[in-house]
Amino acid sequence: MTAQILDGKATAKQIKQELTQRVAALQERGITPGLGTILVGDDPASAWYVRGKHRDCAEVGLESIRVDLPEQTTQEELLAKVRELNEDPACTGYIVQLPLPKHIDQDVILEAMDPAKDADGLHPMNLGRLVANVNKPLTSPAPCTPAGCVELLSRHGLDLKGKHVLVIGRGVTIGRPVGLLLTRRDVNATVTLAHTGTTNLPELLAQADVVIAAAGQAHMVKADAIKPGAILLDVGVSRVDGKVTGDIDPDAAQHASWISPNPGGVGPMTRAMLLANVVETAERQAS
Ligand SMILES: NC(=O)C1=CN([C@@H]2O[C@H](COP(=O)(O)OP(=O)(O)OC[C@H]3O[C@@H](n4cnc5c(N)ncnc54)[C@H](OP(=O)(O)O)[C@@H]3O)[C@@H](O)[C@H]2O)C=CC1
Ligand SMILES: Nc1nc(=O)c2c([nH]1)NC[C@@H]1CN(c3ccc(C(=O)N[C@@H](CCC(=O)O)C(=O)O)cc3)C=[N+]21
Ligand SMILES: [Mg+2]
Repeated sequence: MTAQILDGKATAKQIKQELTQRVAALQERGITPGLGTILVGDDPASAWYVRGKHRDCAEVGLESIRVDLPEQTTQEELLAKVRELNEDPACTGYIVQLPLPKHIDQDVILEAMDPAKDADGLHPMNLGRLVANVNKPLTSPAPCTPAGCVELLSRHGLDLKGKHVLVIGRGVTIGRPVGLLLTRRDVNATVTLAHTGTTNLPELLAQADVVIAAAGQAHMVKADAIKPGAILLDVGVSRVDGKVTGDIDPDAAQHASWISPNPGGVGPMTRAMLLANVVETAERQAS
């Protein structure tokens, strides 16, 4: 068996074309949505992601607002920028690039954001809505990487109803929220969430119909560990000899039915979902 490819790059391109039309329609009504980014420090990978987000904005016709702050920025100074973007009418939504420097409390910053402008879907209010509103359509931004995973599967015609999904990792950007999306009634998957306290990962891997690997441990999921025919989503990113390396050993493609490459899988989908959140927020405000 050789897995078919969950092509995130091509799917994201398609989504961006759809968003370009929706932005043009908003512009005809005199509305230009804007995405803001706040980056603290000069981590090269974070700077690269933020540049990518601004390129994406230009591509679909969104305005973008960029705030870059030095590594030594205090929590108070960062809070002041957060409040500025909360008040800025040109800013429809924004993100604070994570991780933040260690002297800043990420939770305090996320909670200070206006939940209506939370383009990442990581504000506790929006995560809470994801918990509470299981049966009705979401009218608040969903976390981008989890939404990207769900959209990547559905646009390849894959239905997760009744499937057993194993999520590896409990980080706030992906591991914890992805299960909330997958267990909504419109997806109806059964989810297991594994982390470093999990003692039977081999047993869980051998049973899972779908694996979402979001631990950031290079090639930790091996070919012989998975259930034959499983669907594999490779979210984790590590750098090995300067190269982007996922959590799934590429040899696993020999035993899987579908696999998302990394790069070229969930990463481009995450970026597309961020744009979609901003466009949806602008559409909601306009209606
Ligand atoms: N492609 C994309 O678009 C995106 C990729 N990422 C990548 O996804 C990964 C996860 O991101 P994020 O959630 O923010 O990261 P975190 O560091 O917050 O979370 C990583 C999680 O993985 C768990 N973990 C680590 N090693 C193991 C292991 N051997 N077995 C089981 N669990 C393990 C950790 O467990 P514990 O809590 O016990 O320490 C932790 O919960 C990162 O590599 C990040 O770069 C993130 C967002 C977007
Ligand atoms: N507030 C916040 N929101 C995030 O969404 C967020 C964040 N902080 N911090 C870091 C993680 C990581 N992340 C990625 C985004 C795009 C790619 C991406 O597009 N990758 C390409 C290229 C990879 C490369 O070549 O470097 C790919 O997978 O094909 C990857 C990872 C978003 N994150
Ligand atoms: Mg990727």
